Amino acid sequence: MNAPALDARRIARSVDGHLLIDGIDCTAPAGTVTALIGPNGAGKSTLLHTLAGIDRPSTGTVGVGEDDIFRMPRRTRARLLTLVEQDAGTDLELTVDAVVSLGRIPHHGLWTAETARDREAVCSALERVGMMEFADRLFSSLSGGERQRVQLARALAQEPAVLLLDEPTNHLDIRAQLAALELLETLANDGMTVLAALHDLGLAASYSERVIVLRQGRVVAAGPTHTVLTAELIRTVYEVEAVVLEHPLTGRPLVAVDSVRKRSGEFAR
Ligand SMILES: Nc1ncnc2c1ncn2[C@@H]1O[C@H](COP(=O)(O)OP(=O)(O)OP(=O)(O)O)[C@@H](O)[C@H]1O
Repeated sequence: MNAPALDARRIARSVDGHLLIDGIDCTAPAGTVTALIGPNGAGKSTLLHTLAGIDRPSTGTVGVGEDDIFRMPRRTRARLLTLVEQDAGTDLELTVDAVVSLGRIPHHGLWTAETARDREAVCSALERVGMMEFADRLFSSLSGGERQRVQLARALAQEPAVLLLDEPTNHLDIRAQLAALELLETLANDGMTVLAALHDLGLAASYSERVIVLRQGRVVAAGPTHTVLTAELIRTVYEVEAVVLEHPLTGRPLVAVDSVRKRSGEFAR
C-alpha cells in the first residue's frame, strides 16, 4: 500500500465563540509515524477530530492526497481515514468481535451481511493487537487497556489509508505501550499514514520520525523528531527542564525530563 499524505491548511475551529485552534498548517507524510505533542489543552484532540472529518473546521481545508475530505461522501471518507479516540466506548452491549466488526461498515454498509473478506479483516485486526482470545467477551467487561487495544483493532479492521490516534497508549502497561507503538511503526512501514497524539515525550522520541508541536491552539514547531525535539523546545512548550541525549543503541533522541520550572499557582510544588 502507498497511502496519500494528510495535509491541513489554515485550519481554525471555534466552538461557542471560543477559538480552540487557529491557523494550523500541518502535514503527516505517508509511510511515517508522526507524533502530535503539546501540553494539556493545546488543541490536540480538537485538531485530530477536525483532521478525521468528525468536526468541520471554521476555516481551512483538510486534504488526503489531492482530495478535500469535506467534499467527499462520508462513506468514502470513512474508508480513507479513521480516528482511535481517547477512552472511546460504546453504550451497546457488544462483544469484542462485534465492536471490531463495526470497522467494516464503511466497506459493506450497515445492513449488508459480512463477507469472507470482512471476517478476514476482523480476525487479522484482533490478532495484530493480541485480542483474539477476547473475541467473545463483552466489551463492557474489559479493562481500560484491553478496551484500548480493541478500539485499535476496530480501526485496523477499517483498513484506512490514514490512521489518527488520540493518546493510543492511555491505560496500557509499559509492554503494551511498546507493542502498540511498534505496531504503528509496522503499519507506517507498510505505507500507512499514521498521526498519533502522545503525552509521553520518550515514546514520541523513540517511535516517531516527525513531530508536530502544538501550544495554545497553534503549531509552534514541526519537522523531523531528532531536530525538533530539543531541550529548548521542551522548556518553551512544557515549562520543564529536560535533557535530550542520543540513544546509544538506536541513535534516536532519548528524553529525560528533570524538573518543573516553578511559578506561583503551579499544580506541582
Ligand atoms: N466546547 C468547548 N467550549 C470551550 N472550550 C472548549 C470546548 N471544547 C474544548 N475546549 C477547550 O479547547 C482547548 C483544547 O482542547 P483539546 O481537548 O483539543 O486539548 P488537548 O491538547 O487534546 O488536551 P489534553 O492533552 O488535555 O487532552 C482546551 O482548553 C479545552 O478546554
